[in-house]
Amino acid sequence: MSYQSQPAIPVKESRVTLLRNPLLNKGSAFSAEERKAFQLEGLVPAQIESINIQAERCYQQYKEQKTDLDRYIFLRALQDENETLFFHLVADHIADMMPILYTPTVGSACQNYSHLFRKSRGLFIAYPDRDKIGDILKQTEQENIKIIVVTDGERILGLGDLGVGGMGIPIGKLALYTACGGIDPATVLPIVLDVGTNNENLLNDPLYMGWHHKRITGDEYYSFVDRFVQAVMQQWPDVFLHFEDFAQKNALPLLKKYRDQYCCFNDDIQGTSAVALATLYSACKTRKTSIRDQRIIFLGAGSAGCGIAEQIVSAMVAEGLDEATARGQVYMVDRNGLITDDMQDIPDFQKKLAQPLSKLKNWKSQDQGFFLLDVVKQSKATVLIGVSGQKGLFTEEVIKTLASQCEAPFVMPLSNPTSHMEAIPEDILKWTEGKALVATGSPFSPVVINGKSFPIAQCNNAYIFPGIGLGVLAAKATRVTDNMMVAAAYALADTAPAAQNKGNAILPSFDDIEEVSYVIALAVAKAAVKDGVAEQKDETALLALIKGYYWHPEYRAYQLA
Ligand SMILES: NC(=O)C1=CN([C@@H]2O[C@H](COP(=O)(O)OP(=O)(O)OC[C@H]3O[C@@H](n4cnc5c(N)ncnc54)[C@H](O)[C@@H]3O)[C@@H](O)[C@H]2O)C=CC1
Ligand SMILES: CC(=O)C(=O)O
Ligand SMILES: [Mg+2]
Repeated sequence: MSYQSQPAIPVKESRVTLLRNPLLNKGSAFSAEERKAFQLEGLVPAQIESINIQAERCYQQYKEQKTDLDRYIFLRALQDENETLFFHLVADHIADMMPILYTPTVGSACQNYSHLFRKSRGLFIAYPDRDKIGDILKQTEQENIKIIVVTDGERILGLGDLGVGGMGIPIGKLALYTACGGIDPATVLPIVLDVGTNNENLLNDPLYMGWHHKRITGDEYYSFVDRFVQAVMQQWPDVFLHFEDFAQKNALPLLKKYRDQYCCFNDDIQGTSAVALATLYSACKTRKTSIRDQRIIFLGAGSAGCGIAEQIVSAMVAEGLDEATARGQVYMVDRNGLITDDMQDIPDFQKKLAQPLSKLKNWKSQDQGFFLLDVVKQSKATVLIGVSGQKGLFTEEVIKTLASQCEAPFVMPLSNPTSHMEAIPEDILKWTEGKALVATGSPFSPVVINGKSFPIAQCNNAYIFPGIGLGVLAAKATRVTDNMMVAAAYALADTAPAAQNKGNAILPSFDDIEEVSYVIALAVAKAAVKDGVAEQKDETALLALIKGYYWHPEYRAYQLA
């Protein structure tokens, strides 16, 4: 059934009010009948256009933009003007536009948020308004909110504390929920919890738009977040609450506090660990080995690093290793070097990943503790994962040492944006003479060495959270369980060309993301049913729900409400 032949949607707005509503606006695509019924005559040019013609004009304008940031500003303005057209355009050019709407360009957009600001999108809940959170939630004109992405702006990508500038991230993530996971944009809401900022540049900037105050912390912070969560759940009890880019000290505690009470998820911990597991699994398959046979070094033992590490330990155990052996094959290197069991002041989530010092008696180090190069030299690692948010730490010496001890190392500099990566693919492939398999957090074109092209997988949670959201909402899951994450990971790996003997790419193309999201959503929904957090339904029924839930960016006919 074409979109125009679906039943007309009742709409109350008319005239400029209708044109100013980005969720309803069709601009020059309003039909003659609609122009009459909604009093739009004279407010739009005479020619009645199709969405394809409108999108073609927008694409021409997009191509005329000079910088990536200009392209971002252009796309965001279009989103604020006409969401259907925006998502139609994005759907036609998804692989091209992802690096603009998301990492790396969204990082610059967040850094410059208060300077680039044109129009508000989403909700800003500032600490001084803590007694009015319920009222602020009611400010949104959207009644039927199904997904909220919330940040407090303290750890935006690898860029640190950007205060309310972090709003770019919930906006970007939600754009991907729609573009890649078919979530109706009328049902999504980006939120920033403005608890101040410790970024002196922002505090001293008269144009900074957030609360000019140092971050509140401790009990005050947790009780503020709690007021927010309670107010959200009261307003929209079946919402899927997605936490994004919280600082390490808060990310896991908040997830632990809420994950068994509500349908919520931390993308940096859970989404990232699922996509990393998928990528590693797929890489191992192409190399005819298995995860249990890898020795893995992490640089950065934070939310993402420890989340991925725990997921990999579980995968190794599922592949037959005992837990102690699995943990012995995973090395976490943070600022103070390798995490070992004699370290007193490390957070709880790092403790289980500490290496027993007794096993390292024969290890040598240049300094106090074992740093990355020491660990690379002595662990016989096969995989190196960077989640430190620090540029250039995978030096030529580190990579060459890794490659000298291992036939085909797998190197994953996952930190975002590109300016904060541990190494760039071209260098890694050059230093390893094309032996390394490379996956990055931000997107890269294939690297050509001696005429041979090496595809670079983008190991980013963007592959997985849209499909997870789709599965959770379509199946009406009430919680996000670990099994749902593991199911999402293996489902993603199964969609890779390498898994289907259709090439050597270890992750699918974003051009195929709708199909990929169906596969992930189905796996998530089935796991939710199995875990008893969604109503019992068979696979056919779940797939029908998922496909029915998927929103496509096409205009529907309107009738006066
Ligand atoms: N590709 C993807 O899908 C994702 C990528 N990331 C990226 O991973 C990075 C880290 O994110 P989180 O783990 O959430 O942050 P985090 O702040 O929790 O962890 C970063 C860790 O790196 C450590 N670190 C800093 N400097 C270091 C150094 N010189 N040597 C060793 N360790 C050092 C910190 O002490 C901290 O423990 C960010 O750049 C983020 O953009 C995060 C989530 C998803
Ligand atoms: C991709 C992502 O979530 C991050 O870099 O924080
Ligand atoms: Mg993130």
